[in-house]
Parts: sequence; structure tokens; C-alpha cells
Amino acid sequence: MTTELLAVRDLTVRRGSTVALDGVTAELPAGAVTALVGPNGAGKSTLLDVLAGVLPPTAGRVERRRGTSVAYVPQRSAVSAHLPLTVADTLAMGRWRDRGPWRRLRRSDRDLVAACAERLGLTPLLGRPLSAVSGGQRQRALVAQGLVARADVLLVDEPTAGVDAVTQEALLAALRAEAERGAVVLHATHEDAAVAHADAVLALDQGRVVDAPAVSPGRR
Ligand SMILES: Nc1ncnc2c1ncn2[C@@H]1O[C@H](COP(=O)(O)OP(=O)(O)OP(=O)(O)O)[C@@H](O)[C@H]1O
Repeated sequence: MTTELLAVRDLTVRRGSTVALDGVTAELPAGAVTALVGPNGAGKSTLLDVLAGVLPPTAGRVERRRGTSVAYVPQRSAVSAHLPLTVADTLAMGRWRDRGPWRRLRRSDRDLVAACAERLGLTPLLGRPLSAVSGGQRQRALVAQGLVARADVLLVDEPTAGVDAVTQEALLAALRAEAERGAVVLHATHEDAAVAHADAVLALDQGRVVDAPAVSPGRR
């Protein structure tokens, strides 16, 4: 069963002199992966920022059920490569919302971190500093942190950009699994394979909702 857990109504966001979102209304179903598509500057990251609560709307509103938890994996470029953290620390931070920051993790948390690391092929890298892994590996660690959060809503901004085919498959499978446990998954992407993999498409252009472009299923 899909239920509307998250919706935006008439959302408008001004960023400086730019209208980044212009009257966006959309419903995002639970239990499904929605691909968020559109050209550079269409407003995808802005919509994710507003849904994550890190950017206030200029007008309109976000509707979500009371107590809805949100995990946000921003674009790779938005995260410093030089944080003094290991890959394991990065994943463990996904438990902070539930456990509080810097607390010792419970056995169940450690098991979840290990399972999410395994799912994205990060197990051999867990002890490495985040600054000493490749860009694609760092991206995987950040997505794994989002999985570890086990939030009601998972927002991911272009996690498959510039990653190899095996990693892309693993990331898409992980998003699918999140939807299958009932989460709202919103995946901003420019990749046809990711769009073909999604259950629904939300297309933006110049800050407005437009008809989704056609993508042939399975095209890579
Ligand atoms: N911090 C900012 N200050 C001012 N304008 C901004 C800021 N961030 C984004 N914008 C503008 O808001 C609009 C939407 O940008 P946004 O980053 O949401 O697009 P996007 O669809 O995520 O693009 P991309 O595919 O390049 O990631 C663009 O016109 C952009 O120039």
C-alpha cells in the first residue's frame, strides 16, 4: 500500500534574485522510489534542501506527518573530504538522530552499520579515514550513512553521478530496498538507468513541475 507521507504545496523558493522553485505542488508516495529529474539549475537540489528542512520556503508549504524522520544525502561536492572521520564513523553518524551525537552505539546499531557497509561494498574500507578513500567510495559512505538512519524519508542528490557500473547497481538496489521497507525515496539524478529504475518521476524545469521526459526502460 502506498500512502502519502510527504507532499509540497505551491512551494516557491527565491535564492538571491533567482526563483529556484516556482509554485511546485507534488506528492511523494511511501514505498516507492521517485526520480527527481531536470536540467542543471532546474531546482532539484533546492527541493531536496526544503524537504530536508535546511532551506525555508519563501511561500507554500511542506506537508509531512508528525514525527516523520528524514535522512538527506547531499551532493558529493557539498561535503568536505577533509573531515577527521573514518568511513565507520561516517556511517555511525546515521544513528545520531535516534541515539544522540557521540554516544556509544548499541549492538543493534553496530549490526546495522555493518549491514549497510556490506550492502554498498564498504566493509574493507571501514577503518580508513574518509579523506583517504576515492570520491566514489566517499559517495557510497555518505549514502550508507543515509541507509543507516532508517528514516521515513530518504533524500539523495545525484549519488550515482560519476560512479562505476557495479557501484551504480549497488546504489540503486539499496534505494529499492529502502522503498521496500516503506520509505519515501526521492532520488535526484541525471542518469537514464536510475530513472528507468524508479517507480515514478518528478520532473522540474526552471523551478516548475513539467511532464516527465520519456526514458526507454533498461536504457543505460
Ligand atoms: N546558494 C544559492 N544562491 C543563489 N542561487 C542559487 C543557490 N543555489 C542554487 N541557486 C540557483 O537556484 C536555481 C536552482 O538550483 P538547484 O541547485 O536547485 O538546481 P539543480 O536542479 O539541483 O541543478 P544541478 O542539476 O546542476 O544540480 C539555479 O538557478 C541556481 O543558480
